[in-house]
Amino acid sequence: MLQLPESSFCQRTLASVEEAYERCRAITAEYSKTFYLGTILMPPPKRRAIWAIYVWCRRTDELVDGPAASLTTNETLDQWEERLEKIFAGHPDDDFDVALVDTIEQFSLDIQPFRDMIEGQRMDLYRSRYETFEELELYCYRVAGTVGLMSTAVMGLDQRLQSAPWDDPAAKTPIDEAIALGIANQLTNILRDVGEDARRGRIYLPMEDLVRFDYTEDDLIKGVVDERWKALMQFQIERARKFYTLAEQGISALSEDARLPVWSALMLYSQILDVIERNGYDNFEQRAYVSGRKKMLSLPIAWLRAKVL
Ligand SMILES: CC(C)=CCC/C(C)=C/CC/C(C)=C/CC/C(C)=C/[C@@H]1[C@@H](COP(=O)(O)OP(=O)(O)O)[C@]1(C)CC/C=C(\C)CC/C=C(\C)CCC=C(C)C
Ligand SMILES: Nc1ncnc2c1ncn2[C@@H]1O[C@H](COP(=O)(O)OP(=O)(O)OP(=O)(O)O)[C@@H](O)[C@H]1O
Ligand SMILES: [Mn+2]
Repeated sequence: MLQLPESSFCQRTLASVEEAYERCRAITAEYSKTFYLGTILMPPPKRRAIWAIYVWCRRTDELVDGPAASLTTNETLDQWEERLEKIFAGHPDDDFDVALVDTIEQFSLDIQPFRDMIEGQRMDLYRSRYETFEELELYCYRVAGTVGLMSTAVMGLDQRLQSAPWDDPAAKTPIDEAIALGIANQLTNILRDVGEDARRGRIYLPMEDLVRFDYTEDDLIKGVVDERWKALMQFQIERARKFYTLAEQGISALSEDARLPVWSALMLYSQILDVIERNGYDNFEQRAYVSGRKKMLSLPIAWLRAKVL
């Protein structure tokens, strides 16, 4: 499903909008338990819009990270960007695009975060090291902070913040907080997958941090878990948690029906950090994983937070 479309000479009938959303739902359910659960807690029009966005993001990510990634070049991403422009002009190329075209119309989405995500994936093509956290933060904004912006446009704002006609919705939008949740998730993802990524020659941990904790690239590739590594991991986990804390402060500005979904996704994803700690920071041998039962147990707490915070 995730490859580029067939040649545009081959004209086929596209799915109906309903069918297109159903296909996006199925992909989201198959690929991400956490985000799918979040969307199930949303009202149907928002839920299906997030599925359409999810599929576009997943396909963009697969271009540089999936099984056919070795075939992806800068030109492939240029073509993907041209196709994005077509989608925003209302011209879908395949069934998944049909859903996104509808979502863009229904929620007046802005194209810029989508372009920025492609730029982020481009970084993965030519970069495999980050010197400073500032550089890594830009990468995280592009591949994940952008998802926060796209999702916020769908979820909408609390009506109480729009009490007067002259109130400017843009001024009240929790932009930094939405980006912060994307960055927090991405940092978590980087820590969870650190061993797997290093084996593929990719190091997302900033080089300046490795130096600071006297841990080397070679140690990372060998998967050395010692006091230096534990201290380095504690530092990274603290940093990710600061982004979660900032994000939490923006949730009450979201529309009421979006707060439980976002609290749930935030709590479930951030628990990966707790699991890394519990695993004694051995993210090389043990995959930090939150069980389905644990996910369910978090829901009442997420519900309470959505109500009172
Ligand atoms: C519940 C909800 C609203 C979810 C949004 C769902 C959505 C559209 C997700 C798209 C995710 C995606 C495929 C992004 C492509 C780039 C990428 C892979 C980023 C990483 C995701 C990792 O997910 P996963 O664990 O499945 O990774 P693996 O491939 O399995 O390794 C990311 C970690 C980024 C995800 C970022 C977000 C979901 C943004 C969250 C922010 C908000 C919903 C904004 C909330 C608003 C405020 C004010 C706090
Ligand atoms: N059907 C699938 N085909 C190919 N890859 C998949 C499929 N489903 C999941 N994956 C990938 O397999 C890996 C393992 O998934 P993971 O352990 O992250 O669970 P998950 O279902 O994504 O749950 P969560 O949302 O909590 O991360 C991920 O990199 C994911 O992108
Ligand atoms: Mn996953």
